[in-house]
Parts: sequence; structure tokens; C-alpha cells
Amino acid sequence: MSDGVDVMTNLKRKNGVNYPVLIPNLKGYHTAKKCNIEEIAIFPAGSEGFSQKNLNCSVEEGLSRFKEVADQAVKDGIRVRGYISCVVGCPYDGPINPKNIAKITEDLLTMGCYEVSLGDTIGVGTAASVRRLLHEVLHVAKPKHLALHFHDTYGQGLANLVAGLEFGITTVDSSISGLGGCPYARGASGNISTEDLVYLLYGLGVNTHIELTKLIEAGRFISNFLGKPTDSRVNRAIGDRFKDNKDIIRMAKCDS
Ligand SMILES: CC(C)(COP(=O)([O-])OP(=O)([O-])OC[C@H]1O[C@@H](n2cnc3c(N)ncnc32)[C@H](O)[C@@H]1OP(=O)([O-])[O-])[C@@H](O)C(=O)NCCC(=O)NCCSC(=O)C[C@@](C)(O)CC(=O)[O-]
Repeated sequence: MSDGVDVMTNLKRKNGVNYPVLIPNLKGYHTAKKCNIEEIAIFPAGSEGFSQKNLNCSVEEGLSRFKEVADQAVKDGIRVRGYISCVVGCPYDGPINPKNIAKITEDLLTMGCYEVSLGDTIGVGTAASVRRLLHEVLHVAKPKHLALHFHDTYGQGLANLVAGLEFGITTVDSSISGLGGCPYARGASGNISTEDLVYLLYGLGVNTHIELTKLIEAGRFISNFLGKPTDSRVNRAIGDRFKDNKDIIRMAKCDS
């Protein structure tokens, strides 16, 4: 958390791009305020074990800290997005009761979050457990106030995503080339890759307004820059086979 100011000061921000910042407490909020931010992210855990590791406090203490932050941000007219970590399983506490996640979701929306992103931080969720989770959470939140944040550690990310789309949720977190992970969740891989997500949505006939050919280029750039092979199956598989995005869309839709 200590070098956030350097990152925000040196970032060449583009108009129309959103740069939310993770804020664990009021200290972080006051620091971030100096960096001309428009949106913050608060991120309670869905389990005691992960809350202690990630925030060094209990879930309840974390929520009360985040409430202080959200109150101030709402007063300052800064948008607040909520994340909940370990919504399905926790590396320390095991399986999570969906009712607990529904309660935390309700708390975050009451604090003024415009959206709550449900994070399967260690990627252990399956379509079945995601359906059970969403049945509970949708008692307290509308689909338009929820986002899906699936890590792909067990290769279930896209299947979980389709399960979420069936509930009418249309906001999905992904990362180019499947980058990411979490220092407090041993072995957690990155989010579902944006390239694989867009290919899936092409196949479902969703007009993403995103050119997959350009995403593939960006994914290759960052993988080479980091010296880390891509975690995107689509990026690996497509190779140089397609120059025209329309061909990829036709392939994804299996339009004969
Ligand atoms: C929250 C703390 C700081 C509490 O950590 P703590 O040790 O309880 O805090 P403290 O109040 O005792 O302070 C310890 C030191 O941290 C400093 N400090 C205190 N607050 C801040 C701050 N905001 N910014 C910068 N520095 C801070 C504070 O000034 C002090 O510095 P010292 O006096 O020793 O030099 C620590 O637990 C922490 O940094 N947690 C965040 C860890 C992290 O970055 N996790 C990954 C976030 S991404 C995620 O959670 C998953 C998500 C959201 O993506 C969704 C998903 O996939 O699940």
C-alpha cells in the first residue's frame, strides 16, 4: 500500500478510463484524496481467516473501517465500489456460507457502494456453488448492482461466469492475459483473462465493442514485458491465424 501515490502520480491517465484505488482505511483514503481520484474500492473479506491475513483485522472491524471510508467518500462525491474476497471458499477457513456474503453485500450497498464485486479469490468456485451464492445474494441486491470477479486457479472461471450471466449480472472483472493473484491467498492465479472472456461473449452474440485482435496484441505486450507466459488460452491458441476481428467472431459463433 505504501507506493500508491507514486503509481497514481506517474500514471498517464486517459480520458474515459476509470482508475479506482484500493482503500483499506481512512489513512489510505486521505492519502488517495491528494491524487485526484474519482473512485475508490473497499474490500472486506467473506471469511475471518482471509480478513486477518489481508487486512489484519476481523470481518466486523474491517466493515466498520470501510464504513468510515465510505461515509467520507460519499460526502466528497467520490464513487465507491465494494469488493468481497473469498465469496465461495477461503484458503484458511474453507467453504463459505452464502448467507454471510449476502449480509456483507447488503452492508456495502447500505454504505453507498454503487456496485459490489463478488470475488472468488482462490478460484475454487464451480457453477453449482456460484448459483447457490447468487440465489442468496440476489435476495438483497439487484443484478445491476453486482459484478462477477472470478479467479481462474482451478480453471472454472468461465463456467462460473456463464452461471452468473444466467442471473442477469452483466458486469465482469477480468485481467489482460489473466494477470493477478493475491499475496494472501497462496497459489491463487489471476482473474479470468479478458481475451478468453471476450471470445466467450463473442460466441454468445454479445456485442462487446471490443476488438479481440487488439486485446491479443496488448496481452502479448504485457506478457513479454513481464517475462511471464500468458494465462489466456485464446491468446495462446489463436496465434497469428486471424488478422480480421470479424473472422474471430465468426469462429466464436461457429457461423457456418
Ligand atoms: C490495511 C493494513 C495497512 C493494515 O495493516 P496494520 O498493520 O493493521 O496497520 P497499522 O495501522 O498497524 O499500520 C502498519 C503500517 O502500515 C501503514 N499503513 C496503514 N494503513 C495504510 C495505508 N492505507 N496506506 C499505506 N500505509 C498504511 C501505517 O502507517 C504503518 O506504517 P509504519 O508506521 O509501520 O511505517 C494492511 O493489512 C494492508 O496493507 N492490507 C492490504 C493488503 C493488500 O494490498 N491486499 C491485496 C488487496 S486486493 C484484494 O484484497 C482482493 C480483491 C479486492 O482484489 C478481490 C479478490 O480477488 O478477492
